Amino acid sequence: MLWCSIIRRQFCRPQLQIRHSSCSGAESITKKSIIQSYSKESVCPENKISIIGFGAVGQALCATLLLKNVTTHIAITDPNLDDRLLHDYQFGSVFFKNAVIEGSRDYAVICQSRICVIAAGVRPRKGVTRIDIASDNVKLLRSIIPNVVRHSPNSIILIISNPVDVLTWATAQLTGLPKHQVIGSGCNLDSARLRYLMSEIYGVACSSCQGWILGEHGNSSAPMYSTWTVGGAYVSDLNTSMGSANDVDNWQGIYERMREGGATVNSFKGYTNWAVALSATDIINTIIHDTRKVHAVTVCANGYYGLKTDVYLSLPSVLCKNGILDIVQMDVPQSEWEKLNASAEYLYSIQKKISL
Ligand SMILES: NC(=O)C1=CN([C@@H]2O[C@H](COP(=O)(O)OP(=O)(O)OC[C@H]3O[C@@H](n4cnc5c(N)ncnc54)[C@H](O)[C@@H]3O)[C@@H](O)[C@H]2O)C=CC1
Ligand SMILES: CC(=O)C(=O)O
Repeated sequence: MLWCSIIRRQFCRPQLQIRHSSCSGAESITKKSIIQSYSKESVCPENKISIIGFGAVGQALCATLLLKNVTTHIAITDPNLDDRLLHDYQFGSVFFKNAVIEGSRDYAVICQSRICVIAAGVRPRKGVTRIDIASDNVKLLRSIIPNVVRHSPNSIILIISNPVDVLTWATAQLTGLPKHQVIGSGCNLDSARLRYLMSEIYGVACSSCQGWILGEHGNSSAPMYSTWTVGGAYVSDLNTSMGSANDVDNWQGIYERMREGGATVNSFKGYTNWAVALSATDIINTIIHDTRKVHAVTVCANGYYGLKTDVYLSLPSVLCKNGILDIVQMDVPQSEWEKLNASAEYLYSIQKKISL
């Protein structure tokens, strides 16, 4: 059957999740007299999202999760968390219907999360690649992950920190969690950047421009030109030299603009945060609401697209309430597969150099 070959199901099956005791705080004397108990509140937070690392990315993510109505319950932890910064968000929560924003330097605040997002760590400075900061951020991850697993053992873990593919692999190793539960934000942002650039060129909505960037969220990413469509039309059908040196439309140049998107923003403000926060919010929305949208996220690629190592990189993945459900297998041209394979070989060589 056709759908069997397109949708490769093996990552996980939906199943019931059981959650345990509450982590609510102490009650004041006046609260007891004004708010009188009528029933016991459910102790199972259904949509609690925890953000580990409240820097530029973590702060933007807190805002986008609330503004896009993905959740009403956010927990934040960061060793440098300052109450005054937290209050800025908590005071703003008045303008949401029922938002709970809690924060602490103590990891206990993240207990019973549906999803824990890792946004802690150093950023690549100007002129430095994401891979160059791997050892610093893997070291940090080694201190973070045991706390996450201790306080939120059933949670899905979404990695944003860079290099995201390598850190997703490292998290999978450090946690021992089933592989569908550990996801990297990967090329969801790269594919979004591409769609934005296409929408500029064609003057149509981003939602009518589609196309995958797969592989590394970084310099070895693979432009899958054969998947790029505008209003449903395949660009490569109309431009058979797409992506080659003879391409009069210079799609390779457009891919390079996409690839340098982060560095371009970084060269002005020293970091990127809003686009990645919206990208992560999109991924989290799919998981929380079980919409089964397909995202280019970091997964263990072994067995897909002819890749035969436990390398972590972005493939088009169906996400569900339990994490990664299926991988979309496309019949890609040899030249595109070679780029994906080169990205896999590069990332695998980096994984092998890292001792956990
Ligand atoms: N995957 C992607 O598309 C993107 C990834 N990033 C990455 O996200 C990471 C964070 O970037 P920014 O927020 O700009 O950095 P930042 O420097 O603004 O914030 C990092 C935060 O991590 C915190 N932190 C340090 N140790 C911690 C620990 N043990 N537990 C919890 N928090 C801890 C710091 O106190 C700081 O608040 C970087 O690695 C950056 O490269 C950034 C943008 C896009
Ligand atoms: C920093 C980074 O990874 C990005 O904006 O793409």
